[in-house]
Amino acid sequence: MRTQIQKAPQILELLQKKSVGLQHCKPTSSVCVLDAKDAAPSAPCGHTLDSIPGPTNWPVFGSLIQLLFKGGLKRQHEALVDYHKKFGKIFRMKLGSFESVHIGAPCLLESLYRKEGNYPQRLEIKPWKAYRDLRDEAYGLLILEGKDWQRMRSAFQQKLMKPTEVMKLDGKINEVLADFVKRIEVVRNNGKIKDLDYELNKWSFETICFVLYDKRFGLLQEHVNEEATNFIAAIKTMMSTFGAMMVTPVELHKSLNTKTWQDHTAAWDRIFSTAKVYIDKKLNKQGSEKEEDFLCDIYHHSHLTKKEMYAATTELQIGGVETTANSMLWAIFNLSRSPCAQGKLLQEIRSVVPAGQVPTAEHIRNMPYLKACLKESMRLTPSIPFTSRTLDKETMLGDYTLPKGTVLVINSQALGANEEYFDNGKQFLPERWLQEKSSINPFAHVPFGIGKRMCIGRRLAELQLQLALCWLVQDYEIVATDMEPVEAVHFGTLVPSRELPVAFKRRSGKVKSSLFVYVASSQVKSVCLCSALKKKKTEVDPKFFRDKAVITLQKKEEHGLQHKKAKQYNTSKTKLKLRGRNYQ
Ligand code: HEM
Repeated sequence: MRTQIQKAPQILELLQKKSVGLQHCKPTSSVCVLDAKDAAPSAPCGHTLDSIPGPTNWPVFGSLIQLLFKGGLKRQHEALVDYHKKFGKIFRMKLGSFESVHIGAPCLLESLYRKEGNYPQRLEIKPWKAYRDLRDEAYGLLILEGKDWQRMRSAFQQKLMKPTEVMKLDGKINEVLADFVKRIEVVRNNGKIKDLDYELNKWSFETICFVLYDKRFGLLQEHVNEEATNFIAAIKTMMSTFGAMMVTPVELHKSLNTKTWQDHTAAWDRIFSTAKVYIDKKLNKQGSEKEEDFLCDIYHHSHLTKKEMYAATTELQIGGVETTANSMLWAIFNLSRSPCAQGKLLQEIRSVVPAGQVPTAEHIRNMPYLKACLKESMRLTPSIPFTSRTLDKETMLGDYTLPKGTVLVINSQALGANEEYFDNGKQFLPERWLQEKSSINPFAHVPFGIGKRMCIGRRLAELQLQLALCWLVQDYEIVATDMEPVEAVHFGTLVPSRELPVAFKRRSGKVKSSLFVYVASSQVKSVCLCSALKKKKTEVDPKFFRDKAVITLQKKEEHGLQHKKAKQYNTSKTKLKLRGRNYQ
């Protein structure tokens, strides 16, 4: 589901559905001192926008031609890192008529963060807005502004940003992961997985849909159903068509009824119509049922209309797929090139997660090395290299006074790659995050953005990635199949320039974990399992057990599996056929 957008950076930021936990940061410095090359030589305490240094600004094209010479939009992240090296912590650039100011220093980010108003804005995604206006649909978090944005943000904030709430989602995340590792076994060929990127996108899509709609789309099955494929295809089309309408006026596309506009609207139509079916199913629940559901809970505790719920949910889904899949892809790559870190990670997993058990959110709390590995991976190879802000008032940043309306590009990739903030910055060193007296400035690591408008899916994404890494590293040694460089190219997210040179070698001496018993549905409160699982009878509350085959007891009605019958399962011996598949 890779986005095919190779347009101007502004587009990219729009896609930047992503950001961090700096909402409660204490000031790390009160003054932002820019070094010599950071200030324009003639700027007496700088000030105006015009005095900010930057690449050659040709009439009409601005720096577009220069950027094309540097490898084009696919390589723009590298060009921007170069410009930061050349011009310093702040520079100004024009692409055509679009002007932006790029900031790549923790002190400037901190200053921005402290001065941010109540309703920070990112760059507008006009094509999305045009569609919603056309069909009289609402805006979601990615495009809303002002008080309406804050109202919607508050409605989702608790469920998605409160750690204890997110921890409750580990059951669903693990259920999908159980299918994902099974899928890996099916598609693994000599340890290699063809199109790992696609497999990971299916995994993250399946997870976010399960969390939001409480529905399994079956994307990790051998035969994916048509509804799911169409849904994914529609999202892909929507993402690949809006870029063009960011660099040329959407109004023009609309009035000429261009193919791009037609495809874009048709894709949104399908996305909305599919999502609405599932959202309606949830929101129309009655009685006590509705309290136990993610969307119902938000709907009934907020003043959001159904229309707003449709828009918000759809945008959450769009924001959560590629970003997470891609971060996982890079984490796999970084671990494959760092056997030492992978060894330490395995050690930590084995010491925290008892043999034969599935990792849970509770386990993750005691896994600092795992968290450090992910942080380090997102520093070195972020999924979203930059995000944006449109200043809603005149703002002083460093030595410069920037007028209202200035578009800022916050470059998290340039920060992560800067040796000034990260020693041996090119190396994958999770240990740097674990030092007692860490000198890392929190504003130097912003893969999820900053402040009030940071990524709302951050905690969910982190838990998904942490659990996924546990599952994978427990079962497999991730090995590099060659040591040639793998470059990152920009297609909305940063993706590897070639198929990742990694292979998954099954670890030996481990309990074969083909049996995974999962009970999480509200309809199956508990099941007694006569167990090879352990001794006599084991009460299975919404928890996990792992032995030698896989059963997914999501809804007993769905599988025709009665409570009584389940009681008799000796999971290590019984051949089980559920969802039409054989296990064991
Ligand atoms: C590793 C995975 C992810 C990364 C790297 C990421 C990154 C980002 C970034 C950089 C922003 C912009 C923040 C800013 O402007 O300060 C953002 C915003 C957003 N992200 Fe994520 N994201 C990830 C996962 C998710 C997930 C799983 C969801 C959905 C549950 C999600 C939903 C959103 C939404 C709705 C916004 C807009 C928030 C707002 O404007 O209030 N993201 N994300």
